[in-house]
Amino acid sequence: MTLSAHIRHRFGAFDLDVAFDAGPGITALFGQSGAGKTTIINAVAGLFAPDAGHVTLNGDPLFDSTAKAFVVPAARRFGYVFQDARLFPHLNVRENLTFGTRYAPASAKGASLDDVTDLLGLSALLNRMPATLSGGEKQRAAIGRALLAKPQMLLMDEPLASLDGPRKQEILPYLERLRDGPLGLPILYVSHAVDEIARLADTLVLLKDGRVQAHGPLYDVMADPGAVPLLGVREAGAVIEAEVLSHATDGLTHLRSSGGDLHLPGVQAQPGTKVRLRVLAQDVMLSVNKPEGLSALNVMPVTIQDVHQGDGPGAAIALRAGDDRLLARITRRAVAELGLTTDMRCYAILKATSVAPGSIGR
Ligand SMILES: Nc1ncnc2c1ncn2[C@@H]1O[C@H](COP(=O)(O)OP(=O)(O)OP(=O)(O)O)[C@@H](O)[C@H]1O
Repeated sequence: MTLSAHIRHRFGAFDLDVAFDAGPGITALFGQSGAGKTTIINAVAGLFAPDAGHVTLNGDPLFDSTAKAFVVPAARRFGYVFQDARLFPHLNVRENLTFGTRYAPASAKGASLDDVTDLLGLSALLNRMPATLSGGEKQRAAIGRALLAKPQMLLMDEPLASLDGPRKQEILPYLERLRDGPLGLPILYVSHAVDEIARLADTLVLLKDGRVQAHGPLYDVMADPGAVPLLGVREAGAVIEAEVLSHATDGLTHLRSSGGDLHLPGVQAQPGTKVRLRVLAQDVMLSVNKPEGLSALNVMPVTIQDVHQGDGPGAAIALRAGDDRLLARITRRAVAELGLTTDMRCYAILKATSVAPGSIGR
């Protein structure tokens, strides 16, 4: 199931012109406030007709300005999850969930009530009224209701934005299960939180002022030095994959990535599990010699792929570590003093505590 969109629309001074594809897994639309994320998701949902362009799902036109085609929202068969759960306040969780099934065509394949209850951990909540649920529980029920309409694709517009940090951490594993589970439902996911997209997205579309600035697999876009200004210098950082090997008694977990071994705190996953780690560019230091007598536990041999000098004092360095990529943000002065150039081999140093538990996902 692949969505293909080219959307052109003008709202006063705001001029949107974007084209992207969204295939299996989670495709995240990321951009600062006003970049056009909600306008895009609303155009895909059919909540308005853009000035020009097309939206197709598996080649079937949902909107085509040239052919004057416009499929009404209900017939597009998308599940929509908003920032606020919008549960029916007078119905309990079970009734809210089964309400979703009214929209499912009899012939459609998809999740059953039991599947959804299991996937989203809702069994203990089925008889509860929405007013008694936490924000995270409400969102899980709203996602369940959307799934029970057996949609062809889920559209999620900032589904975690109204939750506080702990509630957000609580719901992220459910979204990871939804992404990795048997339903195989493609998800278009709007967010302006880098930590969320780093954990969840398979494909990333970076937006600025109504234009696509970068579009590709998450691991590629996050490791691209050109993306640093779009993600923010404090938020930018590559995502790598590692396997949990063992947990030591001092609280550190031994992980193996293709670039080398890592020892990190706060990893709650069984040995053998593959996790994704977001390593902030500002937490990676570089050394031209193998460091010795250093307190940092995580040192990886790397090759410099690109030195991206910004306008200010900072530089973003793209690094290859085995099959993974890392990004380091250091000063231009350090680049000059160390003589860092493309293809040079050096060492990346990560503090053990530099990968926050919230940045460790499946
Ligand atoms: N119905 C509308 N009428 C006029 N202008 C609109 C309308 N909808 C959106 N806009 C404008 O389009 C621009 C993009 O808005 P949009 O909501 O798509 O951005 P966003 O990236 O989702 O932002 P946020 O993260 O703040 O929700 C903004 O300048 C907004 O004011």
